Amino acid sequence: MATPKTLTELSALIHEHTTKVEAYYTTHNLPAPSFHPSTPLKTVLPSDIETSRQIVLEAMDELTALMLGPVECLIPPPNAWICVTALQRFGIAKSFPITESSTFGEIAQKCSISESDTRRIVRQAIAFYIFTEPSPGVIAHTAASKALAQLPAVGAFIDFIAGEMLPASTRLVDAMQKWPGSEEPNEAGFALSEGTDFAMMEVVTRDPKRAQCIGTAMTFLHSRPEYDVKYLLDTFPWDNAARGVLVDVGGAKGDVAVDICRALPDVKCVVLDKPEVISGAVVPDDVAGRIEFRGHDFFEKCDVRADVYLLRHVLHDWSDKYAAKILGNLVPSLRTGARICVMDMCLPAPGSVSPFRGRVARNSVLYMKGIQNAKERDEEDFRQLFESVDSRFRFDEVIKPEGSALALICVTWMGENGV
Ligand SMILES: C[S@@+](CC[C@H](N)C(=O)[O-])C[C@H]1O[C@@H](n2cnc3c(N)ncnc32)[C@H](O)[C@@H]1O
Repeated sequence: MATPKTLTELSALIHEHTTKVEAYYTTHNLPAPSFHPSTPLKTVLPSDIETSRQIVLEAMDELTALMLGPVECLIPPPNAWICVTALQRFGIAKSFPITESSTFGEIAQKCSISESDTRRIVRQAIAFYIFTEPSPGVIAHTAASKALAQLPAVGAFIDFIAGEMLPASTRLVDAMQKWPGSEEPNEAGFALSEGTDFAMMEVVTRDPKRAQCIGTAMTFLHSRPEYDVKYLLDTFPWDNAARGVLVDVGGAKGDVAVDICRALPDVKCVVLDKPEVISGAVVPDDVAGRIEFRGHDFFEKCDVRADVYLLRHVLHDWSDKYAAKILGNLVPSLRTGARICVMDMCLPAPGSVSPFRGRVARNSVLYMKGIQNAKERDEEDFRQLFESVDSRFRFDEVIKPEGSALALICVTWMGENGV
């Protein structure tokens, strides 16, 4: 952990970097950040200003924790998601125009909920800067309620977290007690919260509405700049592979393959995913003939020869037992020198980042464990995983591109050509 800062050191840091951020907004004639609905929903900042913004957020987080003290810090609000879940479920943000105001009674009628429940929900939301109450009983939008009203993907993401992830999380500790150390996807918090013997993915994919929600939520997640495919394109040591074949294992509808083909004009991609996932996938005209889709279960042996096997956001869905099976099933298809590129979050080494920055990663660790005993990994976990599959894998490097949510874990097959 970094050397502790005093309260005034933290506030000086906040002042210094807030000043830089504010100066950027002023000199570029941008509206200053505010809660007013006219505020742009997203402003992309240059990297030095983004760094200042992160420093402010980290320092504020530390200062808040110090000011709260040990006991208040220990007990975070368990129900902070209730208002957001309810706003989304009942369509409250969309119930009146952004430029107008409303009342609890009007919202209640529009959204078919009781007035007293509306009051409770909206007033909790106001405590999180979602809506404002300019005079008693009169509700107006803020930038956050506008975002919920106007960005459907944000709503789908909230539905997914509230509908799938949170219920599973609430039973995670019970699952740890019931099935100590289990690596089985159907022995996790989700199985208890859902009252099922099946794994989350099986349950959700059987229900078109839930499957659609998870799909939209993932599209939202992956549309954020930190998931841009450019990090793969710019940092992977392509060498001859730029003129070879890339297999995208669990490549869904081929969005990543399309980006790869557009950036590397001589590469060919084979997208492997479950038949029901690839069905209806469309190859855009400009990359026609360079992307092939094949229905494939990655728990069966792979028979596609390639120069690079990409597993992007795939292994973190699985415990070591199953991740090892996925990797082991690639071995028969590997030629000497074939490379594997795993793109997943690589957990920061303990103490290497602030608690504020580490929290996103650590929260994800427990979310993934809760849904199906899935696993986020650090560098050592990845090394051990490959070693456990076959000692002929050479662990080359872990690339962590600045600004990317995902790292590239680069491995080469040093064995004979697989059979
Ligand atoms: C989180 S998504 C990642 C999609 C894509 N690689 C990306 O980066 O956007 C995980 C993918 O694994 C696929 N998948 C899950 N189980 C599979 C299986 N048994 N065989 C093949 N693909 C599978 C899913 O259909 C899904 O497309």
